[in-house]
Amino acid sequence: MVKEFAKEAMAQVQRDLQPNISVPRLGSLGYNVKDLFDSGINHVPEKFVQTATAQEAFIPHNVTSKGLQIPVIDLGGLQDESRRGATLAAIESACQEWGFFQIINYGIPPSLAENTHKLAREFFDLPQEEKEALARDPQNPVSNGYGRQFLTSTNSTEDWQDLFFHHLLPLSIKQKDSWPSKPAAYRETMEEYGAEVLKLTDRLLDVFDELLGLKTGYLRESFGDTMLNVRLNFYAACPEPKRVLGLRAHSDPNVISVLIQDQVGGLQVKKGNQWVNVTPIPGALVVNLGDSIQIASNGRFQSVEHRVVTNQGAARLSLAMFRHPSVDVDIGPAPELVDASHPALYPTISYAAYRASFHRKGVNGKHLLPYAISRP
Ligand SMILES: O=C(O)CCC(=O)C(=O)O
Ligand SMILES: [Fe+2]
Repeated sequence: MVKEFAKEAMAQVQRDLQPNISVPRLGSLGYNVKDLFDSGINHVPEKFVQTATAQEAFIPHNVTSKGLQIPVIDLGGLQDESRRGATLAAIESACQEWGFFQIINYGIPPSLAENTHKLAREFFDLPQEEKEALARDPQNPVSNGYGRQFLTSTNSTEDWQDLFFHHLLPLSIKQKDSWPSKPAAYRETMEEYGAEVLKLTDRLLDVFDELLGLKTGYLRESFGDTMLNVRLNFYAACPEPKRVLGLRAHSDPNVISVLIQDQVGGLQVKKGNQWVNVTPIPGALVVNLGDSIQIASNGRFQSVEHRVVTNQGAARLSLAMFRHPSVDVDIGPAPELVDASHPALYPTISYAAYRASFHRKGVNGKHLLPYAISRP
């Protein structure tokens, strides 16, 4: 299967090649978007080409949508009595209206986030053989390692993205030996950054408790022992950005995701029927809520569909860290948020089952919640 795929991609690449451009190294994975772009192709192989309808919904990575902007929140305001109320209100509105916000003054040294991103970016510049020495098991959707195509759906079109995925918590699945060993500082820096993200998300969950009228610690406790993992998303520049997606539309299944993006841009969030670019802000982190929070909050907070578009000029690397519930817990609406006038909008189901459906049934370019819950 993989071999046939590789042969087909190779044939397409050869058709696309300009005279005098050498054939990219395709490796045992079949191919990767970095080498495809570096080979100088003018057209993307068919496997990546979106349907005509999907192509009509393309919005370039660098336009600002009229009047629409993901909220930017100064978390420093939570420590300042005079600004606390306004900061809480801004977080509440972002969680209700967008499911996404950017944060500044978030209590992690921006240099640590920047350095973690830089080391992750350097990994993708290693020779292909070195990256593939850490290849993930393509049959196991949650295995650590380098690879392609994390999200699946009935649409078999491929995303214009190479990736590295690995766990940080729980320790039983961390497998630090499978993390990038080059650049040399990667593992230690990622651990340090991961510990900070854990603290940051603890703080945000406590704020969400307060906003939802839940007792402090409710969300953290109800989600059990945290599972924390990271995906390094490498989007090569692309000769035909209008015809592909860097990452298909999806919502995250987990509790909360914290993203370091660079200054290239390409992340888009769905607001009503419109795709809105998340304009990069130096030093800011992007936070988005996952389906587990939408479920726990009984729909008061939103987990919103997002996608990534590519561009012709520059490669982009994003580092997405995902805080999940434990696979041992059930997720469901908080009992305090369910009453006669607010019936439970979602059944209580095991997170293991919910997450498995994310990987098994795929995302199909639409919000996972109704999909997963209508077919538990
Ligand atoms: O690359 C991005 O900006 C978004 C990545 C993302 O949505 C994800 O990894 O789930
Ligand atoms: Fe995502």
